[in-house]
Amino acid sequence: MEGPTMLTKQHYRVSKAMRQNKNNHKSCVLWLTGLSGSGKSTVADALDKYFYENEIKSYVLDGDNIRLGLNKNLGFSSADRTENIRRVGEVSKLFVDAGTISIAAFISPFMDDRNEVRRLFGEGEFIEVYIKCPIDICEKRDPKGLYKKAREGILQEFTGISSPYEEPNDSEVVVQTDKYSIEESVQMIVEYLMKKKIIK
Ligand SMILES: Nc1ncnc2c1ncn2[C@@H]1O[C@H](COP(=O)(O)OS(=O)(=O)O)[C@@H](OP(=O)(O)O)[C@H]1O
Ligand SMILES: Nc1ncnc2c1ncn2[C@@H]1O[C@H](COP(=O)(O)OP(=O)(O)O)[C@@H](O)[C@H]1O
Repeated sequence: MEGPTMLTKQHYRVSKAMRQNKNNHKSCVLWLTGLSGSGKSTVADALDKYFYENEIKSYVLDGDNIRLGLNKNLGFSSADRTENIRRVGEVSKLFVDAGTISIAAFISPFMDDRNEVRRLFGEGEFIEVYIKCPIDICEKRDPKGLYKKAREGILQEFTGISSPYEEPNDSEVVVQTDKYSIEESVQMIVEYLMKKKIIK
C-alpha cells in the first residue's frame, strides 16, 4: 500500500509489452518543447499523419487543446504551467502504457518540469524534441497574433516576452524549423525512432 490514503496499485494481465508486440512497434513519448510559433503543432500534425499512414499508433496532446478541456482550470503563471506539464506527463504515461506513441506539444518552458516528466518513464521512452527557432522568426510568423498582443501588453506572462523559456541542452533530437522544412523535420524524428528500434 502507498501513502496516507491507503492506495494499492492494481495490476492488470495485459501488459505494455503485450500491447507493443501486437502493435508491431514500441511506445514512447515524443515531447515537443519550444517557443510559441516555433512549429510544435505543425510538426506534431505532420508526424501524426506519417504514423497514421504507416500503421503506427499515435496521438497528439496539444497545449491549446488540453487547456480547452482537461486543464481548463489552469492559466500561465509558473505554478500553473508546472501543473499543466505534470498532468500531461501523467497522461502521456498512460498512452505509453497503452502501447501508443504520445506526441506531446507543449511550450514546457521550465527545465525542471521537463525533467520531472522524464523521470516518469523507463530508459529510452521519453524523447525530448527541441523545436528550435529564433524568437524573432517566431514573432514574424505570429500564427495566432499572440506576440502582437504580448507586445501591446494585452497578453501578460507571454513566453519569451514576459515569461521565461529555459532552452534545453540535452534533447534527444533538435529540429531547427528556420533551417529545415516540415518534411525534413519529420524525417529527422522518424530516423531517430528507427535508429532506436522503436519503429521499423
Ligand atoms: N501567456 C501565454 N504564454 C504562452 N502561451 C500562451 C499564453 N497565453 C495563451 N497562450 C496559448 O497557450 C499555448 C501554450 O500552452 P502550453 O500548455 O503549451 O503552455 S505551457 O507549456 O504550460 O507553458 C500557446 O500555444 P502555442 O502557440 O502553440 O505554443 C498559445 O496559443
Ligand atoms: N519548417 C517549419 N516547421 C514548422 N512550422 C513552420 C516551418 N516553416 C514555417 N512554419 C510555420 O510556422 C508556424 C508555426 O506555428 P505552430 O505550429 O502553431 O507553432 P507552435 O505550435 O509551436 O506555436 C506555422 O504557421 C507553420 O506553417
